[in-house]
Amino acid sequence: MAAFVPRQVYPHLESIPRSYYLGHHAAGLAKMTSMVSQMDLVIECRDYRVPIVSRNPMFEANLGERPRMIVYTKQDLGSNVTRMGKHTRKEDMQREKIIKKWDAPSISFFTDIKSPTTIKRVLDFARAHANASTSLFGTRLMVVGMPNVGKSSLLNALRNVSLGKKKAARTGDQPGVTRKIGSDVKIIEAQDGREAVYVLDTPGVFVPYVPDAESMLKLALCGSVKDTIIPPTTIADYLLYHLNLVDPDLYNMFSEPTNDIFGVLEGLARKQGRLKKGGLPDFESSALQFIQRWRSGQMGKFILDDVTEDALAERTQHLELLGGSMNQARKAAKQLKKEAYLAGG
Ligand SMILES: Nc1nc2c(ncn2[C@@H]2O[C@H](COP(=O)(O)OP(=O)(O)OP(=O)(O)O)[C@@H](O)[C@H]2O)c(=O)[nH]1
Repeated sequence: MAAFVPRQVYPHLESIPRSYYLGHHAAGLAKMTSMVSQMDLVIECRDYRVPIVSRNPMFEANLGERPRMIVYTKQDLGSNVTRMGKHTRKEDMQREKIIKKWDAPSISFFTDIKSPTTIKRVLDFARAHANASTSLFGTRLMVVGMPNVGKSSLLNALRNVSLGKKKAARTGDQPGVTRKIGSDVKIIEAQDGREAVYVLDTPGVFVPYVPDAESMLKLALCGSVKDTIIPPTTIADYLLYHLNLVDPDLYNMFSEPTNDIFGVLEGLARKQGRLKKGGLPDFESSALQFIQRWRSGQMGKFILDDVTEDALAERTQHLELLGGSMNQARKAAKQLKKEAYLAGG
């Protein structure tokens, strides 16, 4: 039998929508912009699995006047698992070193809400920042980021690790759970003459313009876009492309190594009884299940963006060649803000 050869490049799909900038994103960003001068620090969350494409330049453009820290969330879902199933923390650390360099002079952290150690690092930085502040009314932090990146979960984890308190913000595995800017949530108690520290949760804001179909697929696979926007079988196929590059054994419970997503989904459907009338596989529900397995870390943990020293600069250059993504983003944001206003949103 011929050896299996995975696809080395994902085919460009013109049909993939490249926009998911909704009215409440524009309205939320406008409100954040109007409030930012009252904030001492902005915590910008990005997804560890897509450290490049989960950057939203709109935050820098609109909130850049305040000091900020970058938090790469869901580190536990992006850590390497090699073919032998061994976790290679060394590789993670190399990657994180590069990301920190990209973000300098802003400071970056990598978190997993189930790891108090990673949360404590963010808390320590927030505390040090607060201690250096002269505010008489406490320090205020605003947590921002793309939809479903884990902002509310981070807020809850900060509060829990610091104060031992239960959830204050609603979380969920679909984007758009937080629709409005919340109220101040205390994460550090006032102590020894120091004022308390509060965090403000905000709705996720998607990039107004996604420059290429593959970036959109990455964001959809990580859950930043509602699962109804791109056909689940297409997202599943994109996942299969990555699984094959990392290790085709990751889906061996459903199929032999293959580039045919429908073969894999049929295997899953038959194994889990996801069948329609006449015993035909339910491809859509099987695709959602396939994607969910990866999102929950049960089918390999790896990142989707290439992290190399030059990757970010190359991306920025690419975007400039496409016509200045920032200008396009600003224009799109302005237009949508206007539409949101006219619609009363
Ligand atoms: N494995 C893992 N899952 C996480 C982590 N942080 C958040 N999540 C999950 O990611 C999903 C989204 O989390 P939320 O906190 O609701 O995300 P959000 O950014 O507030 O979402 P929006 O409402 O769209 O703004 C939830 O299912 C969380 O449980 C993490 O560190 N590790």
